[in-house]
Amino acid sequence: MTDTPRLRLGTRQSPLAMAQAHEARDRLCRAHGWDVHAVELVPVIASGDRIQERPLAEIGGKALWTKELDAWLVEGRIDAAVHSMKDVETLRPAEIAIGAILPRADVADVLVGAASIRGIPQGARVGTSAPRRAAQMLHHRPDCTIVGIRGNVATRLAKLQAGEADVTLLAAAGLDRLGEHGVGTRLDPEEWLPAPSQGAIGLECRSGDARTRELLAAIDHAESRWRVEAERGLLASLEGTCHSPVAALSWIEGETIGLRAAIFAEDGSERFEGTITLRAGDTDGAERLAEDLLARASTNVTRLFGG
Ligand SMILES: NCc1[nH]cc(CCC(=O)O)c1CC(=O)O
Repeated sequence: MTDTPRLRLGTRQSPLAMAQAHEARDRLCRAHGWDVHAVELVPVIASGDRIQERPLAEIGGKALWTKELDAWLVEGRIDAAVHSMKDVETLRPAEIAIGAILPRADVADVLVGAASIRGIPQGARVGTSAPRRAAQMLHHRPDCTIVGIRGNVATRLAKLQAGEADVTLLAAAGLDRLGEHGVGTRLDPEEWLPAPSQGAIGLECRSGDARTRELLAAIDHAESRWRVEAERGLLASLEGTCHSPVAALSWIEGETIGLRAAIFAEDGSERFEGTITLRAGDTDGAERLAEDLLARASTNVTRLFGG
């Protein structure tokens, strides 16, 4: 056996990112009959992890999660990069392609600190830096106050413990991957729509790297990919940024995909929702839903979209 890895897989270094990288590595090794050393995990520090004090939307958005890994990929220092698809911008460099979407985990959000949305104490401080979670909470609970909390999952739970907020919202997928089962209350995704691509892990590679594309294709999960592509198509058509409160849920129905989405005013005072059925692989359909939502929304909401 040679010690030369067959694939160098770049990842962020947070505990959640590392758990996702391990899952990707395990799936690659299983699919190709490799020994664990065949995939070398290459931790790369992302600016998003370095700058923790300010909200992501203020300091440069989702690109802060990907730009270092993108550079390493394009420079050939890694063969593939693993990402939470929720954190990956819809507009990607032409040199980079999504090689695989892993079978999707639970898409739901989890409420920590109260048993239900209604059960949150009057006037509670809700710790979140996500515009979607903030707007959604204010829509249901206008009495609450939003306080920004950032950091990785453990940091956010610690900040809650320390009393920086009364309740917080986290992705079930992230908690599950960290082995934090039984934390908080899972919110039914049909009632509390999650973020587009929540719970989906993607592996990117160089568009022109046929060998890696083939290796990644072996772990691509078609149904998860269709759903993620539909949700990303919607986000792209909305021209949403990290300031735009967008929620989406998709499901497979035989040969078609159902896609439901909602857009909000920042303060939750308005909410516009729509549903569409798409043929699998039809990315234009998401655009029709986006146009329909924007056509019905007030300028208070549409001003948050359009780049
Ligand atoms: N923005 C951070 C982030 N990006 C992806 C996840 C969770 C994992 C996933 O959605 O796959 C999280 C943490 C959270 O929202 O609680």
